[in-house]
Amino acid sequence: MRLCSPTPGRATRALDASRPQLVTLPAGSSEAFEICSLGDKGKGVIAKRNLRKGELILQEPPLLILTRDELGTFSDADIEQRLSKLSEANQASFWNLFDAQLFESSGRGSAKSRVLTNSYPVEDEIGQEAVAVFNTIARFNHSCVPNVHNSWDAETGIETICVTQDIEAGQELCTTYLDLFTKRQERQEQLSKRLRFQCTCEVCSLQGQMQEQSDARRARLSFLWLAGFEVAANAAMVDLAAEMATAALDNVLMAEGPDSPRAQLLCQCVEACA
Ligand SMILES: C[S@@+](CC[C@H](N)C(=O)[O-])C[C@H]1O[C@@H](n2cnc3c(N)ncnc32)[C@H](O)[C@@H]1O
Repeated sequence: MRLCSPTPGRATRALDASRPQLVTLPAGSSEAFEICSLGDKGKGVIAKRNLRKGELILQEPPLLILTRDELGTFSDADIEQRLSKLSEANQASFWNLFDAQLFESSGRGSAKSRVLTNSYPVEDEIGQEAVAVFNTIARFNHSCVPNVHNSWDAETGIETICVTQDIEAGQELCTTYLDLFTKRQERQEQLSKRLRFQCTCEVCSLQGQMQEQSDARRARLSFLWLAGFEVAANAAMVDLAAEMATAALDNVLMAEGPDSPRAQLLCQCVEACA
């Protein structure tokens, strides 16, 4: 969802109090989840116990970061050169990740294809758009109704995963690879083109009128909260504008933490109403 350019800067300390305690976990293991084989989906991440909305279950540094420019211009050999600077264990982890085989290649496969299959968008330390590959986070499959949320802290260079709804032990934990405020056909086209799979989540499986209603709801949601804030603010309905911005901020804090750009932007909206 593109809203407007957030001003970089850190959220107030007071916001930190609302965060669950951070726990550093060794890559690939956790008391909260395990990585299992899930048939056609390959590997995936399953909850080992009941998880509560708002829990932070993983924080992980990347194996590899490439700027968008590097990703566009680098060949397999360039990426392999970058990989050769990693520890042997991290190189092995990279080559163990799933490969959607986006390019023809022999031997152990294409490094670039593995990056495209497994990377998440981040910003590097000087604010350039980049992609990062994480050993454990790469094992989360996609859903159009994700139950966990990933977010990047450019200052610490750590990606975190937070639970966004109560989850029972045994359920799969899924992030999303897409802008969710798009129609099913568009989502399916993107997934098929970028990663060569079809999503069969409960929303993509809806039929007929139910599907049309779902598409329409998603289109409306894409601008609803900011539009609501702007309408209220323009009409000088300060209390309502504050209420809308605060409600949105609560959700973003729970899902992304106080340092996310969206939380920063919403903090400014809330402060503007104070
Ligand atoms: C980042 S990897 C996710 C982990 C991967 N399943 C593994 O075995 O390591 C992305 C790949 O997982 C598979 N995948 C992810 N979400 C899926 C879904 N909802 N349905 C089917 N396959 C999915 C696709 O093959 C996709 O290219």
